Amino acid sequence: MNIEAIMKTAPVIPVLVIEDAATARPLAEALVKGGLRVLEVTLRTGAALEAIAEMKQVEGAIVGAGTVVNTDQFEQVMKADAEFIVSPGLTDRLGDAITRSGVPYLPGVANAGDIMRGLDLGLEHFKFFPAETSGGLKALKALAAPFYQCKFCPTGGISAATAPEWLAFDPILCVGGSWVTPKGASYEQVEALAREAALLKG
Ligand SMILES: O=C(O)C(=O)C[C@H](O)[C@H](O)COP(=O)(O)O
Repeated sequence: MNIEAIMKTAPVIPVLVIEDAATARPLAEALVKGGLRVLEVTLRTGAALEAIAEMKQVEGAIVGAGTVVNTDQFEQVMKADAEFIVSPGLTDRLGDAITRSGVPYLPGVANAGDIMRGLDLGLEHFKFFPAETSGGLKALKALAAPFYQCKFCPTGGISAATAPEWLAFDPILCVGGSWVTPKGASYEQVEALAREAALLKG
């Protein structure tokens, strides 16, 4: 699957912070059951690599690694068989390593220079991060005009209430967010939130 196909799988990519790997599989099952198959596991916890491996056991799940900020982390998530990589930003060094590997990659951009660095690497699909505080939809609309060939997944500060506005803008293929897995939510609640998110349209 290439990054565009992954982005088009569902309107929302849940951004997951997994503290306990034992919760990874039932959480992934709830999200997939609700209709969200693309899952971004952030490398912000010690359990993240094990969580990726656990979630990959769930049928239908497409499991990627998020918060990958250097090549050491990239090597680690490749060993865990992550199916795609997300970064909050983009460096030439990391971008070069990931694009040479051929793994689907969604690096973060927040301005024209970031996007141009991505284009230099042959990339046209970007996470717009942090979306709300980087000027929101208005800023992305302005950026997307000169970079008409690019597609985006805004992430950061987006909610069920604001997602439809973002999704209505054509270059946006999906949005990312943590609202589908609020702290303390039961798997049933997560499944219900995922079901709602999976039906979002622009
Ligand atoms: O860890 C990363 O690399 C990130 O991507 C950060 C996340 O995208 C945001 O923390 C999610 O944003 P919220 O939906 O506002 O919680």
